[in-house]
Amino acid sequence: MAALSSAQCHSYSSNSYPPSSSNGQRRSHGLLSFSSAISRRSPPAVLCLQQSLGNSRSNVVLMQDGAVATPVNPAQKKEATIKKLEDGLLSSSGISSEELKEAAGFDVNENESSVSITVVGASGDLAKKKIFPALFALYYEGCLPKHFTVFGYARSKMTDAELRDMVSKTLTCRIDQRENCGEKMDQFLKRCFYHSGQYDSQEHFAALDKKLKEHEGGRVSNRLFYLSIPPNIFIDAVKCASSSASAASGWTRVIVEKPFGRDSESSAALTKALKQYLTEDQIFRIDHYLGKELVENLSVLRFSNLIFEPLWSRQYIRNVQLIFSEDFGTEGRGGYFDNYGIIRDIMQNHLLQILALFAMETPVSLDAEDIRNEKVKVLRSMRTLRLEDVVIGQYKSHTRGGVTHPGYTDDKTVPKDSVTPTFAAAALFIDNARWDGVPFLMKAGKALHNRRAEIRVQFRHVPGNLYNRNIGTDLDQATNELVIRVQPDEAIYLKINNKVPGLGMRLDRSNLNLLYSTRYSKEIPDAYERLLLDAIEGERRLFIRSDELDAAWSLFTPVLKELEEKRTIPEYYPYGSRGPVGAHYLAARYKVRWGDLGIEQ
Ligand SMILES: NC(=O)C1=CN([C@@H]2O[C@H](COP(=O)(O)OP(=O)(O)OC[C@H]3O[C@@H](n4cnc5c(N)ncnc54)[C@H](OP(=O)(O)O)[C@@H]3O)[C@@H](O)[C@H]2O)C=CC1
Ligand SMILES: O=C1O[C@H](COP(=O)(O)O)[C@@H](O)[C@H](O)[C@H]1O
Repeated sequence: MAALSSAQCHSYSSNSYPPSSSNGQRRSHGLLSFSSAISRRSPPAVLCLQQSLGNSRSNVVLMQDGAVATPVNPAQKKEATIKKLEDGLLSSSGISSEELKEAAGFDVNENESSVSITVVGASGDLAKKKIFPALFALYYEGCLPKHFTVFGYARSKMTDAELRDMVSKTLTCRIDQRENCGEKMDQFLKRCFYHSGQYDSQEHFAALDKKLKEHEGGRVSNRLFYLSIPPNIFIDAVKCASSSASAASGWTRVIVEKPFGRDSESSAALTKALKQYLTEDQIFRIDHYLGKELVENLSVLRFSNLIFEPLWSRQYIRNVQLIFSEDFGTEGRGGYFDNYGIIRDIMQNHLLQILALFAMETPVSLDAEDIRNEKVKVLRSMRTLRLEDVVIGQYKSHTRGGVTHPGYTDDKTVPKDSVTPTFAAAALFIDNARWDGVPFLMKAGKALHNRRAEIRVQFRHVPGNLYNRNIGTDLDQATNELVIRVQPDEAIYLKINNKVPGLGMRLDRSNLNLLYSTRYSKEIPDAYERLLLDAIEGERRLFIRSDELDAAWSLFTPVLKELEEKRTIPEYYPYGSRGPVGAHYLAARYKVRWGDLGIEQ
């Protein structure tokens, strides 16, 4: 939802560290925090500051050709603005220059603070695959603060050199082909260290604390812990990290990975346990789908284009579809997956978060709490999911072109008689004035025919359409559909009816197409980069608040329990297929046809 394009970052924190690059390009956060900090101050100051900043909540500039750009050097621009304000206004407002700079994201003690990032579970899959590469990409882009250190923490015995070796071998990321990548990587690796310890040992975390202090060198220390460990050891690790390795002077934040429990009760218990050691503000519950470019763009699309928002309701929208598919199975993660299943793994979090962003009312501002308040409201307006509105499936072995793909239960870590769903489709409803009666259909599955995540918005028929005769009998096929393809090949396209050029009157379906790879030359950052940076900056918009989590679980918990109590047998579908036909019957019950059936560009 940050209004800024994914510009080069060269960011600095809203309250912790200085611009890390002299060119000073940065994300909009500083100014978002700036304006929110300012808006808590006296009205005249707000007015003057907002005017001098172009009355904008971000440093976005809309160019004449429609492109969005940041000012050439926002840091210098901001310095100049502050200078003007100092000259003209501060003496009368009572705001000190230091306060103003701090609110604007400048670190008043710029050489005094440091950020230590500890990846707890550094030997694991997620750390190697996502966290270290994202940290390196942030470093490469100049987004990490001047004084930063990365620590890996896990039980495995490793030296610093071994950690660096492990990290460098797995540092495959979007930066690989860029200029000076090797040099930057060497510099980055010099800032990476390792500490071996148990997750439940105060003593081992105290030893980590000692090492962190050495690296912090007496500066104000800010500490970020990323819990990349199985959920059963979250609390032990949080307890030890918070009591033995919290920052003495700066902030301490903890990123918690999903799963956040497996139902309402266990999630509430996890929240309660976390809050014994941390305040809600310190907890950053990550849902990496919120860090995806097109998910972040959803609000921009909706709230900054006049043509969409007026259509965003039951009056014009017939149904909304949230579709996730992967063309591979649970390979390697069967043990985890069997305890959760696809509804918990994808629907209750990733797809529901997208739904909430899609359907929420306009927030008061782009501040994290305003956005999260709206998301909670929409989640709480939703009808609890009923068993009859759910279809579940499980993939079975399939041989194609001489290659045999294993079934879900062929995985050695999965019980042979497992009925855990690897596919689910569900119909959800929001009982509020905007969305009354509009089906929100979700579909998520593993081992399907393709890998894709998309949002499809099917609009109503044109009443009394003059061209009905030219359209044919299938009116559904002729209605407008807006597709937001989250991945791969990020795109936004709108299906319209169009006259086929020629002397006759024949209509076809064509796309108004915004394909990111042709429109933007910049590569899209990985979701983990955005989210890590946000956590470092203390920006919470893209993290899940505990009341959001409660509301999300209460929608799914009853049906999950029922499925498990009844041991409902899933519909089996071949590996690599389009999934169970039951999904089509479910959609048909609500007069919906899945939009992803045809061959699409
Ligand atoms: N991998 C992924 O793609 C995704 C993972 N997640 C979540 O992120 C977190 C980390 O995932 P991932 O890296 O796959 O997890 P791993 O299973 O790889 O575990 C991470 C590390 O935790 C330690 N560990 C593993 N099992 C235990 C155990 N039973 N007791 C104590 N320590 C253990 C191991 O380190 P050591 O033995 O060295 O201590 C391991 O390297 C999990 O919460 C997962 O649900 C979320 C989304 C995607
Ligand atoms: O959270 C999860 O997400 C991944 C899919 O993430 P993506 O960014 O690659 O689309 C999924 O494979 C995994 O099962 C789930 O736990």
